[in-house]
Amino acid sequence: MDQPFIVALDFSSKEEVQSFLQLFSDTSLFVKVGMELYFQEGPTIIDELKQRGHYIFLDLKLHDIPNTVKRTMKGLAKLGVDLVNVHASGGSAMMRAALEGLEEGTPNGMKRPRCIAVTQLTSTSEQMLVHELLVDRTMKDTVLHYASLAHDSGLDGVVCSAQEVPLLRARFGPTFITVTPGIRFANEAKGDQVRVVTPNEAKQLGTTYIVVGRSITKAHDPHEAYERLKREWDGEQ
Ligand SMILES: O=c1ccn([C@@H]2O[C@H](COP(=O)(O)O)[C@@H](O)[C@H]2O)c(=O)[nH]1
Repeated sequence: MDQPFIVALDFSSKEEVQSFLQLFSDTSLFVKVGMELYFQEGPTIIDELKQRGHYIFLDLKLHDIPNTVKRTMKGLAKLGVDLVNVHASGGSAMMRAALEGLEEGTPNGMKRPRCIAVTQLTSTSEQMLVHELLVDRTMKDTVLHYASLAHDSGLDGVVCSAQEVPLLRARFGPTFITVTPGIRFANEAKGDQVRVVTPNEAKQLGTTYIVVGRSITKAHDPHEAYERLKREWDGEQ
């Protein structure tokens, strides 16, 4: 998991995943399985990805009462994934319950999956915060507040935009994980994302991991797009 790139496998079937991963047959990737794929293929997709040697972020963004989240995490811990998440807006009792569930469910001799909290979705704008969510604070204040709740609840890090990473680094130091979606190549369409940065900007801003979906999965040549991502991260053209 020392590679900073997480590829979002936003596909609806294991066949689509297989044909995508064939393009990377010589590489162990850090992949993200989200709701679309997991709700259609279930836990067997996790086994298949593990057997192929990929690291896995299971991005289900749990958000429910503490007891439900704890019991769900207890089950997910048995899958042997590397990273899971919750919504920080579920509150600190829910986040502590998530960790308890993971600790109880992790089989002996295995490492507990790391657990992070979504602060504000990268598709959320400051205007949406005010007018739709009725949050009367800036995006940065809100992200910092949710990150503090996650940190103080014992979580390993957060999901946010790379735009907010310097603020979080200054407060929580280098070991607090930041997982940052909303990555686009320069001049690429944002689509539904709002708080976007380029791969190299994300690195300069100090993020731990970037999550990249459509820029790779929908590219004409996904393998070349992944290579471009690595070059741009390294500051090469
Ligand atoms: O705040 C968030 C949290 C999760 N995501 C997920 O990341 C990928 C991004 O996909 P792109 O195609 O690169 O936009 C996707 O799976 C989201 O569910 C996010 O974008 N923002």
